[in-house]
Amino acid sequence: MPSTPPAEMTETQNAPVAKPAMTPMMAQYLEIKAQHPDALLFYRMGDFYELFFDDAVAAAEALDIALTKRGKHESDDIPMCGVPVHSAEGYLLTLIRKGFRVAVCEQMEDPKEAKKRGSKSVVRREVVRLVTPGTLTEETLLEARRHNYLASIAGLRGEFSLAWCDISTGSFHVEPLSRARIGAELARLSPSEVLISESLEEELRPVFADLGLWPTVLGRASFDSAAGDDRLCNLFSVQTLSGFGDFGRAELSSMGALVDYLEITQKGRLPLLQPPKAEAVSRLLQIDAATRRNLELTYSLNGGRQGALLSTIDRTVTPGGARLLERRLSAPSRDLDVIRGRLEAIDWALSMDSAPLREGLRKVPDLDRALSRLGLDRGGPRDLAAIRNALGQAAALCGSLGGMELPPLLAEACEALRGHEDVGDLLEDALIAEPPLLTRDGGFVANGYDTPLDESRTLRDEGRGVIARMQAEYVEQTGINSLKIKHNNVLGYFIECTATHAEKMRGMSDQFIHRQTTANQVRFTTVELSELETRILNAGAEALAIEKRIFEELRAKVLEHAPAIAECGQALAEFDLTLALADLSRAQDWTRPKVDDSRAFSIEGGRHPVVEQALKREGTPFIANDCGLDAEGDAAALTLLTGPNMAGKSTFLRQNALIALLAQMGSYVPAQSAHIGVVSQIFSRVGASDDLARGRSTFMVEMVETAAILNQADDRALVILDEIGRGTATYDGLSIAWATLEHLHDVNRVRGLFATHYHELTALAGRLEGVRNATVAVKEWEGEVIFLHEVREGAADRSYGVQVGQLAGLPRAVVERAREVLERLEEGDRDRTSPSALIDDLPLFSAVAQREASAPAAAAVSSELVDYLEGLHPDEMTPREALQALYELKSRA
Ligand SMILES: Nc1ncnc2c1ncn2[C@@H]1O[C@H](COP(=O)(O)OP(=O)(O)OP(=O)(O)O)[C@@H](O)[C@H]1O
Repeated sequence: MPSTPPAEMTETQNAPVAKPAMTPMMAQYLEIKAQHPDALLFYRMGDFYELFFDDAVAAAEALDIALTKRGKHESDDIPMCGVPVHSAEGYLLTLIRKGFRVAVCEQMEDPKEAKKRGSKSVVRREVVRLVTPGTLTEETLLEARRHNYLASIAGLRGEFSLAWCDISTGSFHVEPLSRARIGAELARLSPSEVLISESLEEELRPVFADLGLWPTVLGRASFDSAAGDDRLCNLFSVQTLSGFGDFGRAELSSMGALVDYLEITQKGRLPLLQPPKAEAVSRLLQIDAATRRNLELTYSLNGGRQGALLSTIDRTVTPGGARLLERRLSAPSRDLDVIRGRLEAIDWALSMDSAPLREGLRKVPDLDRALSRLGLDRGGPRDLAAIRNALGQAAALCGSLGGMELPPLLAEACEALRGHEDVGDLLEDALIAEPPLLTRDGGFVANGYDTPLDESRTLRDEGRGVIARMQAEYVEQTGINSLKIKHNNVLGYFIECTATHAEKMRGMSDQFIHRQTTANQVRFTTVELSELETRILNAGAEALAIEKRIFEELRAKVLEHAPAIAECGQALAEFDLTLALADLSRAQDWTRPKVDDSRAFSIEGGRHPVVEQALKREGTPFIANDCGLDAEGDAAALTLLTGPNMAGKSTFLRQNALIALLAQMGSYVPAQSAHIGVVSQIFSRVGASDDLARGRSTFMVEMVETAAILNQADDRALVILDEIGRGTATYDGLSIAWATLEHLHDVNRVRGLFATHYHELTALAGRLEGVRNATVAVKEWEGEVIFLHEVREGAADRSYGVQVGQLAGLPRAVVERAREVLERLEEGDRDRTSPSALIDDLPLFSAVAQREASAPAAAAVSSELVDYLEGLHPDEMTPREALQALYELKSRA
């Protein structure tokens, strides 16, 4: 794959000396590489980017391409590999995904220029860009429907701040935050790259480790707040930032570091960032990292996007709309006006036939990203066309909305859709329907837009026709019918007539200039013809040059209107999202929630949107359930949920958290009715989920997470605890669960759901005023359990664990023995006998005896079942796959 290196690389290869002198090119390479020790250096050589030394070894392995050797350095072979320039993006993507950073080093002059300086001189090269995960703009390197955030954390004397931007869309935000909230906020944004100062690296390492992020560490100077202030003022061409907000030193520091990093990576070409928006965290519903994971908001527990809430509810038809949905879902609001404004917009969308509008939106390309590429001078004709098409659709949408009364949110968006005729019409006139990606080969400007360009193209494409027309003109003018315009390599184009007409032609010598006389012919030229000749010869190059100039003019025009165009992009996204959520609500029979500042939490007929859709695909109905957690005054309202394994406790818990979250994001909800007093924080925990990867024991994780809730939850929090305490010995677990519930009731005074298998806890309902018992009903039939999935008042008396074990295919002998032990333990409980005394009482070797008794009949079945069981990997299964496996086991048994 690597190209043959030019002579500049190998010229000393065959030198007879033992230690050849370094070639000038190698000296240049090493000098540039020394400036970018942390990045792979893509060193441009003709049509390839070449990598050398350790970079080559690492890249060849990561990209699975051939590693070759070229030349020597200090007597050793130089490892080398290369990727073709035209397909470099794909390789870049792989390297970035694998955690590399890449410095792209281009040739800054034509090799011919270098040659002029002497045969040994090296082509001038410079790193034009550092490609890092947080600074990508290429369509192929980005996920269209997701944001790509670059974040930066600053800390100054105990005050912290987080700034983030998406250079592919231009959004730029900042917020002050406490040390404790850094993890939660990073989990919300899920940035591709985070910058921190070397002074914070040590302190924040555990936070990053928790989130699986590798921060990019910058020197302290990048985080200097005064320098940051200057950088931002320069970037936005203002004297002071006060017009954008009142920023503290920590905020200036985090924003300043972002801008500094962009300057470093983009080599001075700064992206079109919008002025920073100060994000008021206090107006957002707070959701920490563990809760996000646990509720599977954007990623499912197995790490994919499939099966997460986001992919289940996403019906947007534009990339901008999809990104807005992700932002909303990751940061639901606490502001009643905001929530109601969004709900009103959905009401409006439901009141009409929105299908034609959505059809129009489907044609809207990714305007934000096209604009950002143009801003960074990385764009091409297709980006201009994307903007033209988006603006065209915006105008069409505006037209369809004409005369309609819109809710305020959409009325405001509609304003932003208007008034782009200037740019839109210009692009419409200037570009062909489907222009190529690059300006390089031209061919994107429409015919009729620019007369000199049309002429050049005509000349280029129809040179002969133009000559023929000119010949006809001369024939008519001179009256010499045999006059011809001809071409040869010596004279180029010339006018020729027979010697008989020589006199006549000479009479017009002010126009026809004599060039040559042959035996029978006389040859002339005209100023017009020689100009035409030059123009024909140059026409191709000229057409290209004109097109490039036009591209720059169009680009400048677009950038002049960039802020308004970006707003138009946001407005299109707002319409797309509103219509998508309305479509979802209609299709899934969702309802408008009532959200107010009470402490109500009353859901009727609630459903879990993801589980419901999964069941629907199998034709199984989802059983809707009510949830009543209305809290009086500032008291707590807790429901203690007991019930058998597999009954649907976890599903019920999560569905109520999701309903609150959807409501506050400003969406309809999967329920018959929902009344939610605004929730400030959602906490969701599942007991004993392993986190060995992060080096904590199961139980430790559970306790750390529980501690976070007890320390942080306020009386507007919604807390969902699933089997807290199960990761330790029964009595320890029960005691911890008991004390946790009391604390949530007495101190935090939250609204919450608490699922448990410790039936002893149900006694708390009698003692604590705000605690009620509920259970998920099952029916027992011929010794088997039937799950009804209905949540009812009251407490479960048993867990049916043994029955579920039987369903799961535990050997019959084990099930029988477990039943026996269980009966004894239960009897003992009633008689208050100690478990060890009971165990002593159990018939010895019973299990063995049973196994032997049932062995012959069961042998064939059990070996098949064992094989099947061995093929199952519980840690990698979704609840749904687990259930399916159960059914499979049952049918095989
Ligand atoms: N309301 C419902 N309607 C229909 N099916 C349901 C409902 N709730 C749960 N299920 C089904 O039951 C399965 C088990 O549910 P879930 O995991 O919530 O049970 P659980 O009671 O929490 O079990 P465990 O105590 O073993 O963790 C789900 O995967 C789903 O297929």
